[in-house]
Amino acid sequence: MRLVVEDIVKQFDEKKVLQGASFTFEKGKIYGLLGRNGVGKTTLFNCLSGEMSLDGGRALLDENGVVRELKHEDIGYVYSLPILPEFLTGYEFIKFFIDINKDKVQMDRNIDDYFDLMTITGEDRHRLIKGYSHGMKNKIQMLLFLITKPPIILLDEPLTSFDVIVALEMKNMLREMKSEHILIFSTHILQLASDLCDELVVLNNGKLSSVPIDLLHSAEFEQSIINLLKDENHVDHS
Ligand SMILES: Nc1ncnc2c1ncn2[C@@H]1O[C@H](COP(=O)(O)OP(=O)(O)OP(=O)(O)O)[C@@H](O)[C@H]1O
Repeated sequence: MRLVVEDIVKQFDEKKVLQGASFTFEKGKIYGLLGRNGVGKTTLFNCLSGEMSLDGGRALLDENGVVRELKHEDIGYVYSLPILPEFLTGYEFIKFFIDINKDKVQMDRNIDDYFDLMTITGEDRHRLIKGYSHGMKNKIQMLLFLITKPPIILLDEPLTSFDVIVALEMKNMLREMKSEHILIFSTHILQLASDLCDELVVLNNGKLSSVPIDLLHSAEFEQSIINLLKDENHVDHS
């Protein structure tokens, strides 16, 4: 399976954000998306997930040579600030989510098993989401995609809110999930990117480019990335 991003263009009034972004992402890999503040990482995710319309280009899903337009349901999108129904408990929400998706999901675990997997304690799963920490809300969002298993999972600065233990658990989970999915996450944490990613993709001047794989594990990694992202024309629009 491959996600083929072809010449995506997106602008807001006069502000050109994506200017012909192209890249091919493959199943079985974790991709780190790097780019300076305001360069358009979230915009790219919004375009791929169908939340924003494109001004040009397209995104295609290639499954064993059968190519089609990417659909909203192909994407699991983990937001940096998850929006969840705060008036439900985590357990009620997951139960509700399974109920409304029951035609689409193959339940290979029961609800408590999913919570166990996410290391959300018995007590916490029956508390209102309203009282959950940012990290716990992210975990609930991840849980949704463990259930529906969309082929592509986009994570917008996900692991930043987790403490070291939870971040490690999540990293292990992403590593386990990657054989069945295309995982793309945006981050500013270079250590995380070099730890977790199989490939790094840089968004700069509205275009995507690959970071040579040998840089990823080199001693000069950090400096090389900084050099790549250094751009005299960079304007932080955010
Ligand atoms: N709905 C919108 N309307 C107008 N401008 C927008 C909209 N969404 C994003 N932008 C602008 O597009 C540019 C890219 O924003 P985006 O949030 O995609 O950047 P980012 O790379 O995710 O930034 P950060 O790393 O700071 O999260 C910014 O200049 C932003 O102000």
